[in-house]
Amino acid sequence: MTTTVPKIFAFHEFSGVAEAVADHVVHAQDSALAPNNERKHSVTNISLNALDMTREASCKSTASVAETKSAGSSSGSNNCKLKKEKRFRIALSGGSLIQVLHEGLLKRDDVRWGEWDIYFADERLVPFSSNESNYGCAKRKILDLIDTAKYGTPTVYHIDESLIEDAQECADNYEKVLIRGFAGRDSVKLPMFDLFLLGCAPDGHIASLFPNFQDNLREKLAWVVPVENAPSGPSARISLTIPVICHSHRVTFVVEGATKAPIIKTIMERPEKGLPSSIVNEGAAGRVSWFVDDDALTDVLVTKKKYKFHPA
Ligand SMILES: O=C1O[C@H](COP(=O)(O)O)[C@@H](O)[C@H](O)[C@H]1O
Repeated sequence: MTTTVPKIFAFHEFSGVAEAVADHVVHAQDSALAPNNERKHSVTNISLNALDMTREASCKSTASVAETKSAGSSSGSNNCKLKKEKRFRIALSGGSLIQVLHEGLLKRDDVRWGEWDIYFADERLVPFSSNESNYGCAKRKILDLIDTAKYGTPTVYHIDESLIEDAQECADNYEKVLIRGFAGRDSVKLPMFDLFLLGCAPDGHIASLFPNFQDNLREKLAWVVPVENAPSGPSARISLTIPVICHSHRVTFVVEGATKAPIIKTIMERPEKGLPSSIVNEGAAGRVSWFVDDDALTDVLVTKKKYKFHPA
């Protein structure tokens, strides 16, 4: 592994992180929705049927796609059509990121929520009512609080809650949700999110990709993998994979707090250790940014950048 250095924006306080992340998200939204942006959201060189067949060889089940939506969100049923309208496609992580977005995004008046397709980077396989559910937290802390009459209603793609007892089936099912959302008519290689937002836990896991879970970290084919026996938090999970993360137009890490400083030091100074974030720093080189508070950068030797807000 080479030593690819991502952009690291440093902030004195949490509020600074929240405001800058919100600005970064809105900038990504505006770029994706700009009339002259001809960005393609999928690469057309593998037949979708072939992809499906490959998947089904390793699937326990081919249960129907869980394209359910959050309460109050608009229907995802138009996803089988080739979308002509521009959409902002974002993958959200859970954990502390949700509070960052709550504080940063909800007070802005330039978020075009109605043009957003929201997917989840990972999910913990617990009921949505649990505080451990990434979708559940995002719903309660962000989605339910949007003034939809004014800003429109995002389309939200979460796991099928009825499948949380079977990580493999849940992962397969969510992968089908992604395939339908991103496939251009009949072919697709990898989804391309406009923005993929990640946190990083003190143990180094991102989404639900844990250090030392080598099979998951080396996964090349699947878009979504099941995770069992996770060493922290809920043990059963699903996660989008490294190739999906790295194929995104922008990949952004948001990390705060002194408890994260030791792992950030390893990620930035010892990329050869192959932590999940270091793999992404390398695999999405040039498209990766980190928004980090000073506490999380304690004793970390990196060049810090000052974030420049985009003009309104
Ligand atoms: O378990 C998880 O943890 C990571 C990191 O969370 P944080 O609270 O330390 O920021 C999170 O990004 C992921 O979505 C979640 O499932």
